[in-house]
Amino acid sequence: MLLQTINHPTTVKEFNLEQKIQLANEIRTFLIEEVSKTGGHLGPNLGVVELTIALHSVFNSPEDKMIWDVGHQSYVHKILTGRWKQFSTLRCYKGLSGFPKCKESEHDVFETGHSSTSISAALGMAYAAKLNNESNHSIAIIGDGAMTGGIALEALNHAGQSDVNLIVILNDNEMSIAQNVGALSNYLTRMRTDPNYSRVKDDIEFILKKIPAIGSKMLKTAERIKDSLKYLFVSGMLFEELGFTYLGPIDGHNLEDLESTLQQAKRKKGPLLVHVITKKGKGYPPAEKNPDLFHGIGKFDIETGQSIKKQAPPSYTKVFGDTIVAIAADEQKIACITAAMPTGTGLTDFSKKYPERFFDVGIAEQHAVTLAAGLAKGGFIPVFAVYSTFLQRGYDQVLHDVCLQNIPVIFAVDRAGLVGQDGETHHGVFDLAYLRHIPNITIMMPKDENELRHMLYTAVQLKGPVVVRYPRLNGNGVDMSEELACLPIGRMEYINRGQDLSIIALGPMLSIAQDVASRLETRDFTVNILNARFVKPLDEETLDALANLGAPIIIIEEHVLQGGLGSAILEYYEQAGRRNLKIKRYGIPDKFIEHGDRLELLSQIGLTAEQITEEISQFLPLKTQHV
Ligand SMILES: Cc1ncc(C[n+]2csc(CCOP(=O)(O)OP(=O)(O)O)c2C)c(N)n1
Ligand SMILES: CC(=O)[C@@H](O)[C@H](O)COP(=O)(O)O
Ligand SMILES: [Mg+2]
Repeated sequence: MLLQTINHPTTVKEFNLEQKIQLANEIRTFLIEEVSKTGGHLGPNLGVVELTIALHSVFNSPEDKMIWDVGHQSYVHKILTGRWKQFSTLRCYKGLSGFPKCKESEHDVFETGHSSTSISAALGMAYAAKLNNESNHSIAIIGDGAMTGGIALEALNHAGQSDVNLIVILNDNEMSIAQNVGALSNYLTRMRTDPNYSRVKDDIEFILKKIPAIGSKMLKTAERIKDSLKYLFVSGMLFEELGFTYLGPIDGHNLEDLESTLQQAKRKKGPLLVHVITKKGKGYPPAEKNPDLFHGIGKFDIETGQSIKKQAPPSYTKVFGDTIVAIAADEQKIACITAAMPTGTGLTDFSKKYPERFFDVGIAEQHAVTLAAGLAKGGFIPVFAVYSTFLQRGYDQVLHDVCLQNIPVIFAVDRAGLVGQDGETHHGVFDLAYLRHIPNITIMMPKDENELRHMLYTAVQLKGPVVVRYPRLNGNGVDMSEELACLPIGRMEYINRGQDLSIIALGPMLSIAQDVASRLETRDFTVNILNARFVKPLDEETLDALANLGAPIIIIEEHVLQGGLGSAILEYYEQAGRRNLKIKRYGIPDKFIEHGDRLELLSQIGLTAEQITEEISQFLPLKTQHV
């Protein structure tokens, strides 16, 4: 196997074309086999096998800087930079990350995970190289989906006026996670398939073939005419007008074309864009047929392409999707928005039932928030469904365009908490800290999937900025048949009454709180257990009652400690002049949490019932002999 001889990117430079074609086949087989066992972003990586081989054939990593936008398609890059042996640990705790990680390899020169950052980073590196009088290249590999992200367009605008050695490889597979959307995507499609371009090209070739015995010189001239005609009719005029040299579109699975074009790009000065046409999932029919599903997939059966999933209660995402469809049946003003993630956020059904009230804005979270504000101003009740981590992109819009004007926008914040295998860039553990200090906002998190239904219904009635946040988890399998009802705003819920300790738990941490309480009850302690439910406004009446009880109070949340629910409660007690309270907060410490199984990660940061019980036992007065 050629693949197993690769411990450094220079190895691939020594292969001839036939060997590179063999290597591409080996890599595809390897990816399918490995990702079927670990899960991961198979489709995107199958689409960039030849592109990555060509890049490492023409350029010299790490001197030439390769920045992989989003980074979910960097598995082939990792294979070619000597990490193929680690693929059995892909996305496992302490194993290979599914995204570029500088600590993993010198060839991972910039960490990504959130979309559309590669051109900005590459441009910065290109300017640094110029100022350092270095001649290396900075190369951003960005997908057609990521190119719809505002920061990418900001970077194109800035780069276009520069004279630095920046190469942008536009990996165009017509897909974001779902089908790509927007005017830019339509423009790219025209460039791929423009009848003018292909007609003019055919006409020229037809004429040339008519003229007998054309010398190679004439043919080269004719080729140049054909290429210059392309710029007249089709071209990448958009990119050319922005100051880029545009090369393409070229077949992203043809190694010869790729290498010759990249050699041409390497020789040129100034900002340059190579438009590469690829197929997402290339070489594995189930992934080619279903690129959305195989964008990011769990373990699957290679023969059938079927996911290997255990039977489980519906996910919070599914319950959100079903509930918003049910509410929208009666409430005609509900409109739903996604930033290129209809499937991931559970909005597929809504988009089919109410297409006129559904908006996929591309990877454009900032725009999505202010679009929602505009829709609300027009009398609609917009619901922006977005992962916690990606809403970070729209912070100013939430504050400035929604809350300041107190506009009724609902934020369905999915993946709130540790997400597991995607790691640091995707854990949704910061949103309380960046949202709860904004005036006019309401923030709630359900204890289970049934309470999520009621929270969504409550949010629609609230007529203000509301965040309903929920985890990347399956529900608890609770009954969901009861009528939708409004929850009392700002009120916690007593799950259990006790005297010796009070535990306030947020979302899925309630099950941990109940486990802690049952462990302590074996030691004759009785425990108040509260489902926090609201992070803002706080339930001040209940907090006062807990303080008056005089028992220790612990708060458990799957969110950074700094700025989370526990912080809010401490702030309240300080403002209320409550002194000498015994309070202990449990949550995410002040560090980035790496990738791995969620339960493993919780254990690593002391967020298990056993660890919490042990620690708070020291807090509690001695009661019985065997404590
Ligand atoms: C800011 C942000 N929003 C959303 C996502 C989720 N996401 C990951 S990959 C992707 C689609 C990327 O499409 P494209 O750039 O075309 O790459 P492809 O998967 O087609 O290779 C999206 C929306 C993200 N990573 N970052
Ligand atoms: C690469 C990326 O950002 C998305 O594909 C993300 O990995 C999806 O996460 P979920 O698997 O939680 O939908
Ligand atoms: Mg794409």
